[in-house]
Amino acid sequence: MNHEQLQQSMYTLIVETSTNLPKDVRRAVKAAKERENAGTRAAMSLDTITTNIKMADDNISPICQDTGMPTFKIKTPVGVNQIQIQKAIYAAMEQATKDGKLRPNSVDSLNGSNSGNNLGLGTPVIKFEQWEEDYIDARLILKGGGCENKNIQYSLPCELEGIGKAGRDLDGIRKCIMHSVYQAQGQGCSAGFIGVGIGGDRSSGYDLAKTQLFRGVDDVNENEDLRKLEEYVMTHANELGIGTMGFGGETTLLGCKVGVMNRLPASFFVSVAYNCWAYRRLGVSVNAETGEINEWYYQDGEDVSFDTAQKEEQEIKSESRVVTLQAPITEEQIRDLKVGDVVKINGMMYTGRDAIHKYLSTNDSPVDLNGQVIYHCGPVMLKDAEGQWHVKAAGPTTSIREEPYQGDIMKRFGIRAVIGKGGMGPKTLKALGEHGGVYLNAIGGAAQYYADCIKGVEGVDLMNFGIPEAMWHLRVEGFTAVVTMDSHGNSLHEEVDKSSLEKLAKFKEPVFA
Ligand SMILES: O=C(O)C[C@H](O)C(=O)O
Ligand code: SF4
Repeated sequence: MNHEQLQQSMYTLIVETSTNLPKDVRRAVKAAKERENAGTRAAMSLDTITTNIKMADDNISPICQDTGMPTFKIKTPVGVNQIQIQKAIYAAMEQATKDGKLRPNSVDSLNGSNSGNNLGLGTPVIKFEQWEEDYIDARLILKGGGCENKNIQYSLPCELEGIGKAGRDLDGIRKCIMHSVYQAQGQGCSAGFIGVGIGGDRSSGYDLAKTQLFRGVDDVNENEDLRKLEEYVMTHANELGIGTMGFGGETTLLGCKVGVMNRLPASFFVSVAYNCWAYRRLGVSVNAETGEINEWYYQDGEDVSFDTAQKEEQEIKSESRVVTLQAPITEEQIRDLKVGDVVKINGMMYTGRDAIHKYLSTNDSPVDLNGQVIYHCGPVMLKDAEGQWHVKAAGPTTSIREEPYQGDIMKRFGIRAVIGKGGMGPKTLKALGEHGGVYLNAIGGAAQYYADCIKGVEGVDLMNFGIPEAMWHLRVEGFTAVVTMDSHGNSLHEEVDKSSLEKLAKFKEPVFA
């Protein structure tokens, strides 16, 4: 096989997957958008999302800064050298990382060092299978860490919060799936897609769940029971009212695919793989002799091209109060903010995620954070020939991971605002009240949209933590986010969690008896 051509084909597959959302996913996002009422938070968030999808197309840049765990599923004709394909993928991964199409995402689990090129123990994941066709079928999913954290595995029978007892039957499975959507809230960047695996052991069950994510969104299950189950979940999960980013709204789930395999007599697992709206999976058929791409998968049917103009229209229709803030921010300005306000930030913000929060809990800050804004973000960055850094993608990361540290750090350093996604818990809410702080929710996955608000990179500290985890000093203009936790004890996340749990309880009665 032509090695160079094969490497080029794998590179194209990676870049397209990271930057160009497949047509079937776009259609699902478009349908969700049409269901929301203009001016609501959900509609505005979906506008940001569709604008972002279009920007990623135009810039050929990552849709979301978390380019995920690259997982390849490859079928090869008998006699094709799989080691050669693996080498081509490794080289293509390295090139795509260098070109800013992938974030360096492979981190040593013991010492935290980032390999810098997306290669390392266990990365990327490549699964080979042989088949009797004469071409190669190569599929890739880039599934981000935030939604991966919301995967869940149930061992039946069990007792589930809200929805009650789940037994070892189809109705028990139904309850687990409904619960899985509830427990994800907005933290996996809803509206999401779920792949469900029934049976297997703990690892093959999850693998089956992830394999379901390779099915097309419009695909209809051949198994009659599972088809009914998928339809049921699609209708009723959307009655939970979690909505886009957990802001409330009509659409919480964009797709549900269920697969089944045999199990051991003692085990009964239901495994759920949760994928964010930034559902980056594509596939190609490759000529086994030339290494060239023959055909793309998931790209049939109606094309959906989003435009960027509706964003401003939505903002005009919105009834939210819009407050412009220039960092550094005073306590008085923060205390004036209420849940539901839209904030536009100008000036500086500093990125800080997992490593920085742990570091700041026992060390001094490299910069004065008094009155400043911390952005939970691990960007994609590229350095030019002059040594200047450029932001290639910079959306928020899931904030709840910083819950153990956030309140103390805000108080100690005088931080007034944190921006992230998915909300934080009671400890942070209490600290916001005591100290005079605010939590701002940005739209998860909208990495191009936010990168566009960043007008300059003024510095960086703690680069030893690697690109996603370093503290980047960013100068922003018109960085827009919604107040979802304020200094008066209000949390939209707490409210939506409570109301969706009440709604979940309505699905307690048996359906598939
Ligand atoms: O790692 C990130 O940048 C984001 C992550 O995928 C998340 O959803 O929290
Ligand atoms: S930030 Fe959101 S959209 Fe991006 S990978 Fe994480 S869960 Fe997905």
